[in-house]
Amino acid sequence: MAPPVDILSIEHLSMRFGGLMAIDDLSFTVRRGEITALIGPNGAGKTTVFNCITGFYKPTMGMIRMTRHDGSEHLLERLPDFVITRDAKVARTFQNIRLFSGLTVLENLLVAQHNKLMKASGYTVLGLLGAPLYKREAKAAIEKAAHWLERADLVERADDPAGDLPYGAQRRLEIARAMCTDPELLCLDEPAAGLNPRESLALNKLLRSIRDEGTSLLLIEHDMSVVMEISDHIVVLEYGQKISDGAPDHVKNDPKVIAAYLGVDDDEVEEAISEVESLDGGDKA
Ligand SMILES: Nc1ncnc2c1ncn2[C@@H]1O[C@H](COP(=O)(O)OP(=O)(O)OP(=O)(O)O)[C@@H](O)[C@H]1O
Repeated sequence: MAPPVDILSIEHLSMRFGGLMAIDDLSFTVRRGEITALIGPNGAGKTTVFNCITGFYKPTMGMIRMTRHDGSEHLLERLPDFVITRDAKVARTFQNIRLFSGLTVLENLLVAQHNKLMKASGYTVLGLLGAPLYKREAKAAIEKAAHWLERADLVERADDPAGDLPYGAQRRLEIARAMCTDPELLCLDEPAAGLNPRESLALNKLLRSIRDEGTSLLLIEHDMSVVMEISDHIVVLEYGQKISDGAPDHVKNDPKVIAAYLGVDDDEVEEAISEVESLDGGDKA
């Protein structure tokens, strides 16, 4: 039987911080095998949605249902973060890179698999030293790390401290590290931030290949060239509410989205666009 179409379903999600409603009755779905982008102006609530999905925040209201490939359902709003990674198979990266900067690139990829290795050891020293299961898992962990070193184009930097890598390579390492946990859904918070155009292209290629091999992606991104290039589906937030949802071409031409990004009311969109166009023309002249 084919796996369910929706991998993540967010229903009536709200998150309140004191007097501020950061997320206000938000519903959307992420389809399996697609790249979904969550976009919107600064402060729209994108990272808060990620923090609710990955267990960093407990939402004030609403439901976040992850449906795995085997049909099992996990209500993420009820689970602690480590269970969300381990059992629901959701992994994430952060807006500000969070690597173990003193460990080597390879060590970062092995640490990501620590839980699985400890389980294989039976949590005993004897298990670590002698058990065939542990040896098998340790070999598999090294093979997986080697695979992701290659995929993220980091083989030559494997023995260097992660903190010594250029920024773009650190971003790829974060993604490789998340992939070492075998996620079915990978959530990326601004993966293209701070990348140069060449690094952005390499990132697009990596993300598309991850999608094509069966991992679904949800990404927050401000770089519209990345969003429009690789997304199958875009959800737009403004002040914690969804203002548009659909294919890139639909969202790109939606007056509500244009108004949100230009910071004007819906009925002032045309006027604002012609002003921007006349400024562009002025620049070129
Ligand atoms: N822990 C918190 N306590 C209080 N307010 C918060 C907290 N986290 C987020 N907020 C507020 O919630 C709103 C949404 O923030 P959030 O970081 O989710 O927006 P965003 O769309 O990710 O913005 P950006 O694009 O700038 O990263 C903002 O007004 C922010 O100040």
